Amino acid sequence: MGALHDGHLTLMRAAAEKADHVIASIFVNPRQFGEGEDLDAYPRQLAEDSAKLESEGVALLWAPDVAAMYPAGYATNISVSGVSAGLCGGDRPGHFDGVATVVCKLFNQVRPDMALFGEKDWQQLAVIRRMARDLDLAFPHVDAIHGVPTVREADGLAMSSRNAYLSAEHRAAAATLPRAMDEAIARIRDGQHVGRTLAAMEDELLGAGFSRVDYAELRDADSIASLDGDNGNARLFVAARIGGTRLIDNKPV
Ligand SMILES: Nc1ncnc2c1ncn2[C@@H]1O[C@H](COP(=O)(O)OP(=O)(O)OP(=O)(O)O)[C@@H](O)[C@H]1O
Ligand SMILES: CC(C)(CO)[C@@H](O)C(=O)[O-]
Ligand code: BAL
Repeated sequence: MGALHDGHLTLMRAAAEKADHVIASIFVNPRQFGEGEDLDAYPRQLAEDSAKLESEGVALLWAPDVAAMYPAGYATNISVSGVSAGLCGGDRPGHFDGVATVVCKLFNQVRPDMALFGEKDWQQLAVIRRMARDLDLAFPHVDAIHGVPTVREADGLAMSSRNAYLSAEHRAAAATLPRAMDEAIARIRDGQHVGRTLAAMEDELLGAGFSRVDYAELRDADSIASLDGDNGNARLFVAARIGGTRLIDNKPV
């Protein structure tokens, strides 16, 4: 969606290692924003982004406008159930329909042999893979959809375009999120009670200046199904708000 940072540029570099030609898309997709979310405030800086992509050797930038993507009469929606349930799908009704729909359109417009997405948006990646599998997409085939590990700031905070919304004070406090997740994961691996450990993590976040924890859950990394303990494939998913900004992160247990 643009406002490119090093996490995005890492996707470009990972793509360049796999592909002959790298194409980037930038499109702030209205259909994945809910009412009252930050569609209007979302940073748009196409000229700067374009220069960054050029210096990374990206061959083509595909940046359609909203009217081209959704012309008058547009009426189709792609809805992926199962992996979309709960977490960001629970907090942001319709969000993953918007994501699946626009990604299917972007895939059909560009017809890439492969595609790369960040693991910061782990549930999104699961939704996109499910859609590609269920719709028998050929460009790209589901096996050519790759996840790229989350790129973090020096203090552990996952890079995100939304970090730019944070004041200096909230930016410093935001690093509590990955740190508290690491601590909770260590305790869970140590055999401590999952519910109590996650409740303590939530308290730590609220104490550090977060205003709300939208969710803090263990889920199966592939199916995104709920878990109450470590099944060997568990991942911790958290969304929490600080200074009005909603941050998400996820880590393996
Ligand atoms: N820190 C990161 N590390 C790896 N990939 C990332 C990171 N941040 C974003 N991405 C990936 O970049 C792609 C574009 O994401 P998007 O434009 O939504 O950026 P974003 O920085 O995640 O924005 P926001 O957090 O505000 O939604 C997605 O595949 C996303 O997972
Ligand atoms: C997958 C995506 C491009 C759909 O708009 C967006 O959600 C993103 O950039 O993560
Ligand atoms: N990075 C996922 C896009 C969104 O938050 O809408």
